Amino acid sequence: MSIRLNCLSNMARRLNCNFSQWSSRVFAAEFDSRCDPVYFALSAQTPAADEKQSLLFQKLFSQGKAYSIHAITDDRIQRARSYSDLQDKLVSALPKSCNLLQLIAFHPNVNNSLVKGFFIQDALNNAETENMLKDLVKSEEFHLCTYVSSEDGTLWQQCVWSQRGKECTDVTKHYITVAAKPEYHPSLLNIINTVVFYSFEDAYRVLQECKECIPESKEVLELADQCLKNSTKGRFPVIVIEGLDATGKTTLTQSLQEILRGALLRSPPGCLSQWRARFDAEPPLIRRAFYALGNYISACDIARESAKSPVIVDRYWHSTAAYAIATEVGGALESLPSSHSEVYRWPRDLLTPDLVVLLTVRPEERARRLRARGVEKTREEAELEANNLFRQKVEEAYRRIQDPACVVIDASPSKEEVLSEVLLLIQKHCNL
Ligand SMILES: Nc1ncnc2c1ncn2[C@@H]1O[C@H](COP(=O)(O)OP(=O)(O)OP(=O)(O)O)[C@@H](O)[C@H]1O
Ligand SMILES: Nc1ccn([C@H]2C[C@H](O)[C@@H](COP(=O)(O)O)O2)c(=O)n1
Repeated sequence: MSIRLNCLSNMARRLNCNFSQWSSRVFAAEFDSRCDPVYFALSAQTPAADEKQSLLFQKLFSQGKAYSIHAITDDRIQRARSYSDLQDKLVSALPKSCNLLQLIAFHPNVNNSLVKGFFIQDALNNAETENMLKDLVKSEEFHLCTYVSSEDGTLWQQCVWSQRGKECTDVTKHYITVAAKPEYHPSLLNIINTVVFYSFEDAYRVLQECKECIPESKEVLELADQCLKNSTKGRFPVIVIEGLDATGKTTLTQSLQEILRGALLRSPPGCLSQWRARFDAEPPLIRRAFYALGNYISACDIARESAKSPVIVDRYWHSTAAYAIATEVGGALESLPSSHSEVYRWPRDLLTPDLVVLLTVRPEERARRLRARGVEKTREEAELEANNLFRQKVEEAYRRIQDPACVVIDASPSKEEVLSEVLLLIQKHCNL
């Protein structure tokens, strides 16, 4: 069974690329964040009517009508914010009969070629859905395509509305065909400088570009301006404690501060607290740049304090990178970039600690601690279940970050046992 698609030339023009570039993209529709997406491509040729093609057809277009929609603008800040707004609008306005999937378009192996959008399946072919989507396109920089069956009932074609309500006049038709699963998960194409930043300048630039739409950026930038870009560590050791929530970081860092008579710092630093919620509400590009700058601001404090005493730091670069990578990379644990990937490298201009300890806790023990902290049992269990894969991915990303790599310790035993194990590590690594 073959599937047909009309042209995407208007969208391609809008993206400053010609149609041949756009049509060589692969699309990935994500049905379940734990599984591989469904990959498809555009073709001028009738695809072979084989089993794979038939499965693709059933998955994407088995009944009703389908749509794809992308935010299109060359401005990366506006594109990221439009995508988030679009998601909110679709979630709240689409009829209940619709299924909303993430849809990404990319050139295999081409960095930064990824465009994020949505694929909407409307089993009931509801007129309301189409009207709502067309309205969105009228007012915003979105590009909308519909996928419908052709006259013989087996083919599907795509009609295109360009941005601001202009209907597409170019009716060149393209088939939808099965595309091979790429070697790497496509989200890896856009990680560097989109969700993980490897220099002060790269993170700083993002917030500079946000000054108009997020006025708070100016204040964060002023704080960043005050910090020395290449903070140099003092003669005392710097020990970072990392780990997922409720693994005992606060408990351990406080004990270490007392015993070592050191300074206790955290990233993001206290001076950014007032803006944290504001940036947490922004899309990953902006949120992650905020946390990245937070590390550089903390690094200034670390440099200053480590000239006077040992420094204990509650979260630092490992947290920023591990959470960003785990959130961005969809699919199973295996989708994470391989251990030797450059995404796990340390930023060249960020103060390097002497020791990074990663606290890990068995899931049952973590659940017990959350309960003791007063989290309602049913909510906590639901959260554990939903986030289990995410937590595994964050922890695995922590373990893969290099130079410095973290030393992993099992923090499930008692507070006293964990503390003495970490003190031994500090003696060994930091000559204390
Ligand atoms: N080794 C331990 N054994 C038993 N309970 C512990 C241990 N360490 C910490 N706890 C308890 O577990 C809970 C979570 O600890 P803590 O607040 O130190 O974790 P955290 O990693 O800082 O969490 P978050 O990142 O969510 O702030 C607290 O109630 C604390 O008393
Ligand atoms: N240096 C840091 C510290 C924190 N984050 C992000 C990662 C998580 O989304 C969240 C966890 O912080 P907590 O809730 O434990 O205060 O903050 C980061 O990216 N970099």
